[in-house]
Amino acid sequence: MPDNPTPGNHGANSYDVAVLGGGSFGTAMAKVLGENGHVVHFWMRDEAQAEEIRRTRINRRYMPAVTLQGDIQPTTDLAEAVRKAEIVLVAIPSKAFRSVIREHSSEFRDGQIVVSLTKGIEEHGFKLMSEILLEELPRCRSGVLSGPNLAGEIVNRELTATVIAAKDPDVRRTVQELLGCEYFRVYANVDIYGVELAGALKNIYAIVAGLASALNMGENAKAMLITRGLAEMSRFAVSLGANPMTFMGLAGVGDLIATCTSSKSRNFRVGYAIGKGQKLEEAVQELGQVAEGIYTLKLVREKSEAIGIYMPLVRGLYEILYESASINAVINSLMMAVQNSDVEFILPRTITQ
Ligand SMILES: NC(=O)C1=CN([C@@H]2O[C@H](COP(=O)(O)OP(=O)(O)OC[C@H]3O[C@@H](n4cnc5c(N)ncnc54)[C@H](O)[C@@H]3O)[C@@H](O)[C@H]2O)C=CC1
Ligand SMILES: O=C(CO)COP(=O)(O)O
Repeated sequence: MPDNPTPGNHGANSYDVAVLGGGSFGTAMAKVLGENGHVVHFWMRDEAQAEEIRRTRINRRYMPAVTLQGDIQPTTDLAEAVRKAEIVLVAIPSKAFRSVIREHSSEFRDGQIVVSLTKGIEEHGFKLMSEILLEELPRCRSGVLSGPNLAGEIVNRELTATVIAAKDPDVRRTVQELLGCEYFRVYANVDIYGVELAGALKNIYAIVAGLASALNMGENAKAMLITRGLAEMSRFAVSLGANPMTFMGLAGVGDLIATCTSSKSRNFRVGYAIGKGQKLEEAVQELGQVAEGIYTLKLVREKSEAIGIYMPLVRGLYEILYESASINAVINSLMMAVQNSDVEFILPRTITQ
């Protein structure tokens, strides 16, 4: 950070922070920031929601049992939130991420820190949120935050760790200082693309794990799915330039474990509902919150086929969700596929497709 950040310097460790997005994760991060003594300009679209939070300190729609502490200022004026902020955290679903940032791009200042919390991919052009930030806010300093961070646990101050990925060491340090506290730890990485892809891709495997759970699969099967999911997502990400070692970290295997083993994950819950026989549309409607994996699945399937990366779990899940394939037929075909390398960074896969 500059010696005298503008506007507003609240002493050694207190910043003005804008949190964009009034859903579960925006609320969770606003809560951590408020408790850490920062001033939070908490932006959401809906004035009734903002007014209710101002009055009750509760985001009833997304976190009904949680009271927000500290200087949290709900607002529907995004321009003002960004103008007042030294650092901006963006927790807007991937479908709306670019349009919200673009509409207000002139409000962001040169050098301002902007961090994406979003775990998704843009539909057109397969862009990640960090790429959107670079395109829309080229003069800001950007980063991405990703890791095993179930919002419902963070708001209960349950012990959690995450990863800030940024090229600029000052961005990494600032975010560690902003968010770190007795229940929340922030580790650093420079592999922005790997951290971000890991967060987006794991949503697909959380759906697979939910499905497996609905089918009462055993622990061996669950472990196989998680581990082969890891092999598949790292194969894909590395082919796009990510560092394979990132997948050994919190944003990779860490987030995969959290979401593939817990019904607190919305993606897991969508998979579970489908495994119990619900239609995708019904499952999503019932959820009432974003499950990025259902969109990411389509984009990754298309991209992996275009660049020739073998992703049998992606292909199988796509057939179940979007082509009405029988779950048993897909499982059978996965189990009967050619038996290949375990860790292909040690023993390369035998190419069979
Ligand atoms: N909830 C969690 O545990 C975590 C979520 N994330 C990521 O954070 C992102 C946001 O997810 P959640 O907050 O959980 O979703 P959510 O479904 O709880 O809330 C979504 C929020 O986005 C807002 N929104 C939707 N379209 C908008 C638009 N066009 N303009 C402005 N706001 C809009 C909604 O009004 C709502 O406030 C997702 O990419 C998710 O993967 C990341 C880590 C953990
Ligand atoms: O990314 C998450 C936890 O790390 C949240 O996962 P869901 O979006 O599936 O709830």
